[in-house]
Amino acid sequence: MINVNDVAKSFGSRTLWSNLSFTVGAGQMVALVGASGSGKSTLLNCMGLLEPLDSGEIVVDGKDITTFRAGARRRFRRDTLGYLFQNYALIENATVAFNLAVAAAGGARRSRNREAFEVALQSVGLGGRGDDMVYRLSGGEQQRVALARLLVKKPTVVLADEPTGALDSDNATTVISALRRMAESGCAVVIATHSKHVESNCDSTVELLAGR
Ligand SMILES: Nc1ncnc2c1ncn2[C@@H]1O[C@H](COP(=O)(O)OP(=O)(O)OP(=O)(O)O)[C@@H](O)[C@H]1O
Repeated sequence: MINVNDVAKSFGSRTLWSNLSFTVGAGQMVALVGASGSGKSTLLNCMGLLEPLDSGEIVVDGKDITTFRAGARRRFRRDTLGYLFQNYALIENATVAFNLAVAAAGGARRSRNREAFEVALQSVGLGGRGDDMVYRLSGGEQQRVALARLLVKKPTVVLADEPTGALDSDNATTVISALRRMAESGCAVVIATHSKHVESNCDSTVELLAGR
């Protein structure tokens, strides 16, 4: 479903990666690993069309998304892409349910009701917390709200940047299980991580070696 073909990216004279190719099939979870600064977040940003490549292509469902113009980019982000950022990207001064409703409005419109939200919240261990204000939640709880938002949106490509970073091991397991369920439902999931535990739960690993 995702074919990353011969991509390269530099910042100034510093090459992060080049001649990099890999595939993520629908239903697969791939770990993106490498030393701090090797360019994992940058690669996810390129795959999410937040950052341009220097060369190469990223083919999703047969289309090179890096050639998309503004309208097609918007539709790709809205309909296909689920992004789990390191900073959660939640609306802090709003309820948990409102944050899920925003995701539903952008993607899976039919699952906008509170029942669907409650199912998603329960599956990340936050059942009954829909009316809580996001700014009152702990970092780990916010991280799981961001995951519940993905479950509501039902994207087909999921890019996750250190999704277990702020979590204890029980909650990390909850997150990995939820991502696995998304894969089982047909998603292609890419997870940038320093965690050996997360890596061992993925189907394959792509290692970034600085300057390769
Ligand atoms: N817009 C930018 N301009 C210049 N340099 C940048 C830019 N974005 C990232 N970098 C640099 O590119 C390198 C790779 O950063 P990136 O965040 O992708 O690494 P990473 O592998 O995700 O690191 P970590 O594991 O620490 O999160 C870093 O040295 C960073 O400073």
